[in-house]
Amino acid sequence: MTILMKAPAKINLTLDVLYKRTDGYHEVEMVMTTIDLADRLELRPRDDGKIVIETSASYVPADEHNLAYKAAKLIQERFQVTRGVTIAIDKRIPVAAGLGGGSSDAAATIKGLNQLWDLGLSTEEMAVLGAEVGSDVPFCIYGGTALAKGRGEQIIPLPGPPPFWIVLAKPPIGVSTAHVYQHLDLGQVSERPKTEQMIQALKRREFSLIVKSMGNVLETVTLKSYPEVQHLKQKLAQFGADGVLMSGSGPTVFGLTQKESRAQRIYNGLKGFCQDVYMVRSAGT
Ligand SMILES: C[C@](O)(CO)[C@H](O)COP(=O)(O)OP(=O)(O)OC[C@H]1O[C@@H](n2ccc(N)nc2=O)[C@H](O)[C@@H]1O
Ligand SMILES: Nc1ncnc2c1ncn2[C@@H]1O[C@H](COP(=O)(O)OP(=O)(O)OP(=O)(O)O)[C@@H](O)[C@H]1O
Repeated sequence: MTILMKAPAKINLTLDVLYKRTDGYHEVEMVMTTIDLADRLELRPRDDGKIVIETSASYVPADEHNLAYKAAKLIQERFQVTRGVTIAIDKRIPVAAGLGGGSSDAAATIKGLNQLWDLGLSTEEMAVLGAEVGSDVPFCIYGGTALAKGRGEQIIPLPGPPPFWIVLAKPPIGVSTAHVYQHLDLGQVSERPKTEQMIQALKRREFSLIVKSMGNVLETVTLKSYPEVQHLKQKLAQFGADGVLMSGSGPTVFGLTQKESRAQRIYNGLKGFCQDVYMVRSAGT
């Protein structure tokens, strides 16, 4: 039996950091939603007990550093599974971009192996396992739209937003999440995202209020280190995006609009300034 899984990217509609914890992580409050840009995973059973990663992208590790490998290894050990698996990853989500690509591959691996190895795990149990691989993995297990708290692993599902288009632009740099959190100075943060207002906006399915509630405190670090990220934000706004924000720790920025024709105009405009531009639909319902 071969299992095919879709591993979608996420964007942060809000990302607030409350304080730095004694364990080195930051206590966060963030609203994330799934978008229609996804890696494809094929999970093929092996009799030799090995975990083998095959990937189309040369810049993604094909060894034990791959988050999909880590997820499979964790499950093998935790449930004393003697069977192996080949995980073929067709990489479509930009890497080290703030879109949770590696986390989503790990989540898809956990869900796929739950089927392949007949583990009978619930969504909650898979999310708890996922948190051992990375803070964003539990959200990717649930998918949809959710509020994430703690270090990101506590998931409270939310109603999905009304449909909209997203234009993503990724400058040609990779940003380390650890580096961004390390350099965050909460004293420098003057504007916080309106998390509670975002939750209300989602409950009321009010696009204009969603746009007004967006915010990401990690922009204070990434925009300072990489002026090109700020430049792309300005371009997205200039070409007509209603809401513009950096996702996660960056460097990908995105613009939202409900009109397909406007999304196309923003996409075409951005293409002149940036090689990596995507136009996708929201998928967080
Ligand atoms: C930026 C976001 O992607 C937003 O969704 C997440 O907060 C980061 O999630 P992630 O990449 O899954 O993060 P992890 O792999 O768990 O952690 C990477 C590094 O980021 C820092 N980190 C991460 C999450 C968090 N709440 N506080 C942190 O300080 C830690 O230094 C950690 O060593
Ligand atoms: N399956 C994978 N796909 C992509 N990157 C992976 C994977 N496994 C491990 N990595 C490594 O993880 C690092 C971060 O990649 P990823 O694309 O997950 O970042 P990200 O989108 O910024 O994540 P997040 O938004 O969760 O911080 C990369 O440098 C890459 O080498």
